[in-house]
Amino acid sequence: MTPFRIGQGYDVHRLVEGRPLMLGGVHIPHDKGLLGHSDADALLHAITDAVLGAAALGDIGRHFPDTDAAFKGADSGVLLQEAMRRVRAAGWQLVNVDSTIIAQAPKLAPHIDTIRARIAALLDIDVACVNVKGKTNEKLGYLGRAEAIETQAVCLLVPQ
Ligand SMILES: Nc1ccn([C@@H]2O[C@H](COP(=O)(O)O)[C@@H](O)[C@H]2O)c(=O)n1
Ligand SMILES: C[C@@]1(CO)OP(=O)(O)OP(=O)(O)OC[C@H]1O
Repeated sequence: MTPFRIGQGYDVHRLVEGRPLMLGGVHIPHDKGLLGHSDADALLHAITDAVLGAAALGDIGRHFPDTDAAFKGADSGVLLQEAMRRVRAAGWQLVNVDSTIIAQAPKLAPHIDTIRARIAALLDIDVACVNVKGKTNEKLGYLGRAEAIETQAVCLLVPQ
């Protein structure tokens, strides 16, 4: 087995009224939430794709299809934990995760450490190995008009 593997993940979900905003397994108070088949936690989806990608295990939609009623309203934390179980079963151990949330609003800085702690718990790694960054889109395009939130994540795996 190669000594290490990197993974990358991306997600975007539309912001709509009448949905709770979930990011990194944490409810963020806001007047809109993300639309999706699951709880639409775009940050956990990007991290899920990063860990699956590093292990060459495909993507979130292959493991948890949005055509399957079992995942309607699903807790994305449960999906991430199951993805990590499959990554570990393939012989890999997670070293660290870095991520970015591109959100014109709300202000994420007050929530970043809560999100990091939640992700670390879901992944069963030290919080010092999880980083989450917030960015606006400088009011440009659909992200800048706060029509959606985009997320990006990278991770490192090593053999167990
Ligand atoms: N939703 C957000 C976006 C950004 N931040 C914080 O503001 C800093 C500057 O963001 P720019 O997009 O103007 O570069 C950024 O580094 C974050 O610390 C935030 O808290 N919530
Ligand atoms: C998580 C899943 C499954 O409920 O649905 P969504 O919440 O729509 O999320 P998306 O990032 O579009 O794709 C993954 C899906 O399989």
